Amino acid sequence: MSVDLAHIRQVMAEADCLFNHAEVEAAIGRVAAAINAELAERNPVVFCVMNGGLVFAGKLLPLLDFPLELSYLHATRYRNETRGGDLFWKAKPEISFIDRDVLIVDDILDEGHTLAAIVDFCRHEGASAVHTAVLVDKRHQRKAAPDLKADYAGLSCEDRYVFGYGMDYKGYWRNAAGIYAVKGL
Ligand SMILES: O=P(O)(O)OC[C@H]1O[C@H](OP(=O)(O)OP(=O)(O)O)[C@H](O)[C@@H]1O
Ligand SMILES: Nc1nc2[nH]cnc2c(=O)[nH]1
Repeated sequence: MSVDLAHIRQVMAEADCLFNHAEVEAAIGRVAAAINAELAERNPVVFCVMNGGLVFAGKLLPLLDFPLELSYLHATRYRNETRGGDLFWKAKPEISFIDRDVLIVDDILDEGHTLAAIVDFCRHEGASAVHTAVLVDKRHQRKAAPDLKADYAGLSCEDRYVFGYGMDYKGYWRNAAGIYAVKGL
């Protein structure tokens, strides 16, 4: 499917900036401070959830000041669309995390099906504890479970389709240096 770049540019031109660069960086700093305070002695395996978690993980990790191992996993249910479907595993973790603390790092907790499935998977595969960090938690009543929360959430955003800082609009604008909401979505 060919992409209409003029449309992609127009989406950015018309988007509402929910959090600017400085606000997102400050939020990442707060998340890092909380993780440093709580996980410094846990020797965790940190899993970046690709693709969306890439920018958050890349900004967060240098702010963590304790020993950890880094790996990635890739589970997706949006696949460049703005509505989620079934969870599809593109890459399961390769590094062993049996009897280890795991820290899952992702961009957004929306309905939470993705994070819940990843947490279940890590527990089932033998992690001793699973911690979760997201850059953004979206406010609405459609969570996969009513009490579904990340242990660490940088920002809370309104119920709109957002992009930037790793989050895409139709595969684009993961590079945007702020968090934006698509006009009309
Ligand atoms: O809380 P949920 O409603 O489950 O949605 C959150 C997930 O959706 C996005 O991933 P996506 O499937 O778009 O893949 P991507 O990371 O490659 O963009 C995002 O990165 C989260 O992993
Ligand atoms: N880019 C992006 N991905 C998502 N995955 C779940 N919700 C969202 C969202 O609002 N934006």
